[in-house]
Amino acid sequence: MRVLLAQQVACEKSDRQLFSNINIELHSSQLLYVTGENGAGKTSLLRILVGLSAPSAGVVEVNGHDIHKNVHDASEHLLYFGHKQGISQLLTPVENLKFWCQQHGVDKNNDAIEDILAELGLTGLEDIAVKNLSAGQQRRVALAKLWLKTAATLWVLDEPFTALDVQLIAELEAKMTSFLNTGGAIIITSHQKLSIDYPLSKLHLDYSW
Ligand SMILES: Nc1ncnc2c1ncn2[C@@H]1O[C@H](COP(=O)(O)OP(=O)(O)OP(=O)(O)O)[C@@H](O)[C@H]1O
Repeated sequence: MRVLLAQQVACEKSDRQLFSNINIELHSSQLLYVTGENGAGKTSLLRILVGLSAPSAGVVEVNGHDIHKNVHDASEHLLYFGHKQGISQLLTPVENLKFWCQQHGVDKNNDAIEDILAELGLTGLEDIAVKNLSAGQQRRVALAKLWLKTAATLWVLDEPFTALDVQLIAELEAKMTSFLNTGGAIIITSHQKLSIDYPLSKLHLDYSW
């Protein structure tokens, strides 16, 4: 099944062309690794693919819907994990994830959320404001979304390994492999070499400024 189609996508920032003619066709169980040096446009591309930014040219379809015209339907089975963690510093991990589930139509109760937090090594920290957690622990809270949105067909992950310790990197890689093996598709950027044992295709963005 085709999960994402990007055709002739281009991006301009400050009147300069960052990239153009990007074409991507991604199907179930496929992994796309977007590479490029700092400033090459990886985050800009991913934000366009998930509908957070408009391209200067081109079209993006996710699960058969134009993401820039029908973001609701297109993003129903999409999970984007960006640089900004999307969690409130003032809320606890459980409150944060409960709120996120409500906003994203994910039906999970507090027990299920606590089970996932435990799986991510956050037992005992469920009811502490996120601002009091370490950087890596905060990242774990944000990553719990991957465990929660079980109906997702596409993960778009921007530098997901940042601030994670070795053990969680391994757990996330295992989670990615399992997602791919069960029909999920992933687009990922990472400055860290991917050590996931799964066939991947690469899209390299040249730094052209
Ligand atoms: N809103 C903006 N206005 C102007 N320029 C921008 C804007 N957002 C990004 N840029 C520029 O676009 C270029 C690409 O940025 P982007 O964040 O997409 O790069 P990246 O490949 O993800 O980099 P990194 O590896 O450092 O995360 C950079 O030179 C950046 O300064």
